[in-house]
Parts: sequence; structure tokens; C-alpha cells
Amino acid sequence: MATILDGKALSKDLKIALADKVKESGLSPKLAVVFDPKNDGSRLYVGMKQRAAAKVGIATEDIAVADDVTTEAVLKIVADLNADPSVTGILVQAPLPEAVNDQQVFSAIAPEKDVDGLGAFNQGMLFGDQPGEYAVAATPQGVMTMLKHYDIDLHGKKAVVVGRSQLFGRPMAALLNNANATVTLAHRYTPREMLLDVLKDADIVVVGVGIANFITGDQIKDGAVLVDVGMNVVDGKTTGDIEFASAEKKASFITPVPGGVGPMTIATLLENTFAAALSQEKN
Ligand SMILES: Nc1nc(=O)c2c([nH]1)NC[C@@H]1CN(c3ccc(C(=O)N[C@@H](CCC(=O)O)C(=O)O)cc3)C=[N+]21
Repeated sequence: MATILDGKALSKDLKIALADKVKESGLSPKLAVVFDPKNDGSRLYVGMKQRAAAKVGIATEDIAVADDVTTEAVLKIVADLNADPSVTGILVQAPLPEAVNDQQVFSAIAPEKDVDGLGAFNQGMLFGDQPGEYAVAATPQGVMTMLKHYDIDLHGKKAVVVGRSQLFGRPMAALLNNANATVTLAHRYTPREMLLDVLKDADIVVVGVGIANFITGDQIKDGAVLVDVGMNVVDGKTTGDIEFASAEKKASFITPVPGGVGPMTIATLLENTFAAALSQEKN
């Protein structure tokens, strides 16, 4: 039986510690969130984030965009937020409506306000493993915090990341690489047999593809560490990408869904928002 990587409990502790730090700093961090209200995942996340931010003393401003919004219009919103000194962090929730080039928008965020680290500057820092402080996308950064908290050794280990999105897979692979894991990045064009072949020897598997039961216990190595970044709704219940019942019998550690990576994402976003406010204070 695997040890549960309890993201819910850990995130609670992180948020309590953060609330103290925000208070002590005397700063008034404010996070602006640009999002598509028609997207179910985005709407859900906005609500959870608002409540969590309020509890730690971070103000939020939510900016809903229309269905037919253009890239130019969103770039204007971002430029105004960049210029507003009361806004210390900017989060553009992906995906924005169809016509918008999300990556172009991410890269327009002032690097010091880019709390999800998705712009070209912060991504470059991460991919180059550059020295200094910079934000990293909240989901993969939250996964790293959780692995560290549970003392999971990554050095030289075989890690497989499934999914290569801007928000998850790409930065996840970079973080694991920077932590000296031996990283394989699999994605939608990885042939099934090739994926199964790398999975069977993997010490650490991190998956976020959005397909329920995508990975099952029989496909993984005994004692593997399993991190589930997936969020699917099956018969009205939230489930991840890993078939939990079969996988937990073989894994050494496993994240539940809900209560694993999701709450860590929110706590990390808030930490990044506070760090951004601190760095702007110093300037
Ligand atoms: N730039 C950007 N960064 C993001 O990090 C980002 C985004 N855009 N767009 C939308 C998705 C969605 N997302 C979630 C984060 C936490 C939970 C979460 O806390 N879920 C809980 C509850 C799940 C439930 O019960 O429904 C859990 O897993 O336990 C969910 C979803 C971040 N996203």
C-alpha cells in the first residue's frame, strides 16, 4: 500500500505560514486574474483561488473576457495591469477563448508580475536553470514542493512526465531535469508501446493528460512514485488520470485526486504572488 501524498494537508500548512509572512511584511499584494468565464475549469479555479487568497491576505481582481475577445484586446488588458502599481501579480488563466494566442499574452506580462512564470523570460530562466529568483508555473512547482516535503529522492532517478503543455509538462520536465532526474517527456504522439516501455522502469511518473484511468497499476514499476495532475469528471465525481485502486497497491507514494496536486497549485500560486510583491517592494 502506498503512502498518500497529502496535498490538501500540506497546502493548508503552507497557507498558514504564508498568511503570517504576508502580515509581517506589511505589504498589500494584489493578484489580477484574466479568465474566460465560459470555461468550466477556469471558473472553478477562479473561485477557489479567490477564497484562498483572501484567507492569506492577498487581494484579487478578476477580469472576465468575452467570448469573441481578440489577442490585441487581451494584450491591452495586460499592458494596463503591468502599468498599475497596485497590481503586484498577473495570472492569465489558460485557455482563453479560441482566437487568443495564450503564449503571446503570457509573454506580454511584466516578468516581475508573471506569477505563473509562463512568459518567455521566466521560462527561459527555468529551462536554463539560471541562478536567481523567478516564478515557475504553480502546478509543477507545487509538485516539486510536495516531493521535497515527503523526502523523495530525484537525483539520477528515472522520471517520466506524460503531457507537454505549457502549464504543466514542459515546466515539470525542466524542474525534474534541474533536480538531476533522468527525464523522459511523453506526449500525445508517443506511441502506446513506447509509453508502456518507459513507464515500466520509471521511478517517478507525473501524468497530466486529462484522460481518466489513462495509467493503471499493471503498467508501473513496484515502488514507483505516482503524481496525478489530471482532473476529470466521471459520473459526477472528480478523478485523475491514474486508476487509483490498482495503482496504490504497487506505488510507494501516490497523490489522490482531489486533494493532491490541485490544492498545492493554489498554495504555490499564492506563494508566488507574495514573492512577486516582495521583489517589487525592493525595487
Ligand atoms: N495560468 C494558469 N495556471 C493554472 O494553474 C491554471 C490555469 N491557468 N487554468 C485553469 C487550471 C485549473 N487549475 C486548477 C488548480 C487547482 C484545482 C484544485 O484545487 N482542485 C481541487 C478540487 C477539485 C474538485 O473537487 O473539483 C483538488 O484537486 O483537490 C483545480 C484546478 C489551475 N489552472
